[in-house]
Amino acid sequence: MTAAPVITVDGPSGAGKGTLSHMLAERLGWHFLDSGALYRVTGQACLIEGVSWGDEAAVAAVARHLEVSFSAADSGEILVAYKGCDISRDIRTEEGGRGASTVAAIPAVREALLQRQREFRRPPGLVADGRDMGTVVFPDAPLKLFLTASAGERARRRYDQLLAKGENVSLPRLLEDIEERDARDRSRPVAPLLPAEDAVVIDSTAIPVAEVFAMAMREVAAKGLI
Ligand SMILES: Nc1ncnc2c1ncn2[C@@H]1O[C@H](COP(=O)(O)OP(=O)(O)O)[C@@H](O)[C@H]1O
Ligand SMILES: Nc1ccn([C@@H]2O[C@H](COP(=O)(O)OP(=O)(O)O)[C@@H](O)[C@H]2O)c(=O)n1
Repeated sequence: MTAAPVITVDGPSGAGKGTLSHMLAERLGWHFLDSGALYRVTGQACLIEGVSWGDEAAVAAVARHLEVSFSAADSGEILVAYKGCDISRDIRTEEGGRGASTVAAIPAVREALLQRQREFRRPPGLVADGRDMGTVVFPDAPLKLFLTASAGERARRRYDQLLAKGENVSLPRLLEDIEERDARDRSRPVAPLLPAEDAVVIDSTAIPVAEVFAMAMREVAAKGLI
């Protein structure tokens, strides 16, 4: 039996991966993997269990035994629970992003989460959002997209998003956070943030969401996936 097709969507924070991945999954009727959520939950689980993000062996043990579940709220929002407790809001903060990127640099954590991510691959297909979807987790994916945008534009997008949620944020601080996280994600020795050799790179800095989606759908059609 041939494996279900996968479209990978990788790139840095705020490039629009989640937005594009949801739109593709909805249009195609495929499953969706938010791999960043698994790293965010691991970081948050460490806080809950009293494990320091710097204690590599203990963080890897948390990742190996991660009791996480995803469900859809009536609003369509994806709810994330750890050991049955809703942690959806906690993992989406900038602190949650910093924790995710710190634990994601530990090779044993990536190894612990690898199989769990591959289990999301089910018919009729999967759209996978992350950093290493095309390079490590699904290297045989028939379509790999790498979405990027300037750091300034990504910080502005994040600023608007957090402001709309009623959070108190500073644009210069967000830009600093994004640049720090990019540097950590790009420089780590295991699964660094890099486009796969066969990825289609889309720079969305000055391209509205609808146009990015149209560009992606043209690639989907060119690969015969619809
Ligand atoms: N092409 C785009 N132009 C302008 N804003 C965008 C674009 N793509 C996404 N956004 C907005 O930017 C914010 C971050 O997008 P998101 O999909 O969460 O990024 P990522 O998953 O890469 O971190 C969201 O508020 C989203 O609506
Ligand atoms: N496949 C993945 C997904 C996320 N991550 C890490 O998890 C962090 C949070 O990922 P995310 O996709 O939720 O973050 P945003 O792009 O939404 O800001 C990233 O900064 C990466 O360090 C990873 O290493 N590999």
